[in-house]
Amino acid sequence: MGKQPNLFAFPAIDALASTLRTYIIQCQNAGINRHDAFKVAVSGGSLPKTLAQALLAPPTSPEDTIKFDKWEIFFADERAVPLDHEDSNYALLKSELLDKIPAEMGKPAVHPIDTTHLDDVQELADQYEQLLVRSFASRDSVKLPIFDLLLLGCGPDGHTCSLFPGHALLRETDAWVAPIEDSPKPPPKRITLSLPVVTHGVKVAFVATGGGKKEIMKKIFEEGAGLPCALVNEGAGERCSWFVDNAAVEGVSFPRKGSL
Ligand SMILES: O=C1O[C@H](COP(=O)(O)O)[C@@H](O)[C@H](O)[C@H]1O
Repeated sequence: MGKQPNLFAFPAIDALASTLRTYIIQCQNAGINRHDAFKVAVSGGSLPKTLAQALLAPPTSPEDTIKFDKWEIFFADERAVPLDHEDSNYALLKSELLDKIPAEMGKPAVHPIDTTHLDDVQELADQYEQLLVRSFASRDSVKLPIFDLLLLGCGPDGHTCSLFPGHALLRETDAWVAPIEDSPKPPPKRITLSLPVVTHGVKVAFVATGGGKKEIMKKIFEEGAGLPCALVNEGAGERCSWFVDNAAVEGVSFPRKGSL
């Protein structure tokens, strides 16, 4: 049972956000100790709001410090739209979190997509992969980029990043970043980190909240059924943690409860 993901369940978002903060600070400090930076990939959807609640809370002790000036923020997936478009994951993170960071907390380095390639999603993905190559050293010396942390969402169909159930992209083994032109959830054109990159992270955390996630959580944890979130669980094992509210996991059986 040592390979199972961890589960942290809370009655309400406030408590979830507070434990998520502690977990992220542990990942941040480990990244800074390793390479003087915290390299984190972030999803869109419902995650940025909860993330803001976790990260913008006032510190409770000197150890409880977010060091944004050491953060390098990448996107776990992005939609092929301008950066100020309502569907943009960057725009969402900016309005929910980045614009609200007080100057004294430091300024993260943020790596959005290069929007000059919006008409060509293969090129958009290739350019984002090149950005990762530059940030994580060359592809020749690094087989896969190793994020200190990937912060992921879980869609009601079990998708994560822009990796959708049953899609051929789940079998991608070469690209670090892949294009998708037929996303079942709009908008159809997107780019996404590939599954090997996601499962290679030092730590991988999912945040899933609300009763709307209950059915899919049951499928992911009790059946697996090749769902993208279940594949991340299998690939990352105990390096993977789920932060959920009770509503999202009512009646779901879990092999392992987490502790920080
Ligand atoms: O389309 C997307 O959806 C997922 C899940 O979103 P949620 O609103 O159900 O949390 C998100 O993680 C991903 O980044 C986004 O592009």
